[in-house]
Amino acid sequence: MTPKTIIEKIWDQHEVIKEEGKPSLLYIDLHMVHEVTSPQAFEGLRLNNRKVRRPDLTFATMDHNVPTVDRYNITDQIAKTQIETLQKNCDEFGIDVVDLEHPENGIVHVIGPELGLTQPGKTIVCGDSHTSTHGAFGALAFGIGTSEVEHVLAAQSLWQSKPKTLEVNIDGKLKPGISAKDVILAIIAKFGVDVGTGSVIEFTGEAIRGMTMEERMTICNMSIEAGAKAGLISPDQVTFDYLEGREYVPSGEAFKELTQQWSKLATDEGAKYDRTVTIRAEEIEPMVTWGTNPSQGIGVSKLIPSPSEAVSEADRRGIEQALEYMDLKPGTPIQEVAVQHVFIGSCTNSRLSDLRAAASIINGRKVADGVRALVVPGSQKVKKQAEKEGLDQLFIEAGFEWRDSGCSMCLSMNPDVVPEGERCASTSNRNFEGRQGKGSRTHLVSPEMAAATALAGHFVDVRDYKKGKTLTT
Ligand SMILES: CC(C)[C@H](C(=O)O)[C@@H](O)C(=O)O
Ligand code: SF4
Repeated sequence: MTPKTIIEKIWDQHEVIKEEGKPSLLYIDLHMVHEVTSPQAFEGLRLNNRKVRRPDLTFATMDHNVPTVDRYNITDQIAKTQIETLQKNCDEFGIDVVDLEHPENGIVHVIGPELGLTQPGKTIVCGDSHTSTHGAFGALAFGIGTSEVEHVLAAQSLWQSKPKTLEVNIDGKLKPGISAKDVILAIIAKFGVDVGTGSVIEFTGEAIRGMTMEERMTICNMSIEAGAKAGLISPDQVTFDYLEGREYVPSGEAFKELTQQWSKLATDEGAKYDRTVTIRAEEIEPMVTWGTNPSQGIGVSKLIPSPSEAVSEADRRGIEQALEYMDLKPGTPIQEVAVQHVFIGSCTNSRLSDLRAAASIINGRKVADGVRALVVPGSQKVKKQAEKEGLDQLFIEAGFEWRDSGCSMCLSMNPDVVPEGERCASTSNRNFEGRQGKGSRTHLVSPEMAAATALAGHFVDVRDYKKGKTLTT
């Protein structure tokens, strides 16, 4: 048999209708739904007098609009309507929803894995671009638009053109103090925001194999920022250990059988990708973005780039515009840039290990004067577990604000907004203009870097910080 990639295996297993040169009809195993991209889809069903085909494979949560303080008191009218509409739609169409009161409520891409809904080999869709997160488990998971949400609700399937395959190989071992977030930011900085266009990425290499599931989720989460349709990682024992015992994962013999099937999904030795790119793990240092797209990032030891370093005219204009919006001067060491806000949260970096990593940096220190630092767990379960471990106390004593879960300042659809002209070190995945509020300036970093930046008041190399070097604030 010809060796196959995991991408081709999952694709082949889910093709319901296939015609040469045309999109195929793909069966969808799991459809996740949130309040922002679903209202028109349900409305479409009502207008056409249709039902949800598989309510049992459809799972809803409320996350984007949720306030992280006083969460039941939603003052924004659009937010309130979207939350109430999702509740009504789920009641009417018989879909499970983890509402605001539910102990399992949280960001869609955090709770899918946490509850074990996300499993190897599944096709998973959601009206949300960061659905790629679920690929960490060896699932083919991608974001869809609202009209496709309606299609999946009605037919549990989707028309899709077969994607190309792109291997992103992280070769060798990471240096100490380097996080998964640094790896994905370095990949996007090196290969650009469109390296993945038209492709599904498989992340491979020793560095990936050495990562926990939570780290792998951080990597796959940002595949979309590299332009890819989806990103995934072949499942292994780390994947199975993470899943065992989770609420929606079968137990006992059934679990053993599943793991045998899942093992067969991994990319075969000798399988061919359409393209392979490689980054050396030792090259990667803690990363900070300076610009307005996720590829405009540099190692923390570096200087803000100059338009004169551009590789093309378009690139030069891009650098100039980004520097202007971000109010930065070429040649400035990134470590001299001061921030007024720090956000530790989002579906990229709000899981328990992220909060632990951030808390481990505090070491008795306090958030710098003039900095407002928010910690927003990805789910209410993460929040509860963190509180059990006393992480909330560590954060609060250091001057961080400890909040309820939700998307929060990742895109500021709730009251957590960065004011115009102010700067935020953020563990989220997008640094677009206005992303965290009109005129806000976002710098993407890891949770460790975000915590160290909150304490210092400006970007620092977290590796020095851990060593207890004296820092000038
Ligand atoms: C609101 C939603 C459509 C959007 C997405 O698709 O990604 C959001 O989650 C984001 O991160 O920008
Ligand atoms: S946390 Fe941010 S990136 Fe993730 S789903 Fe919410 S808004 Fe989108």
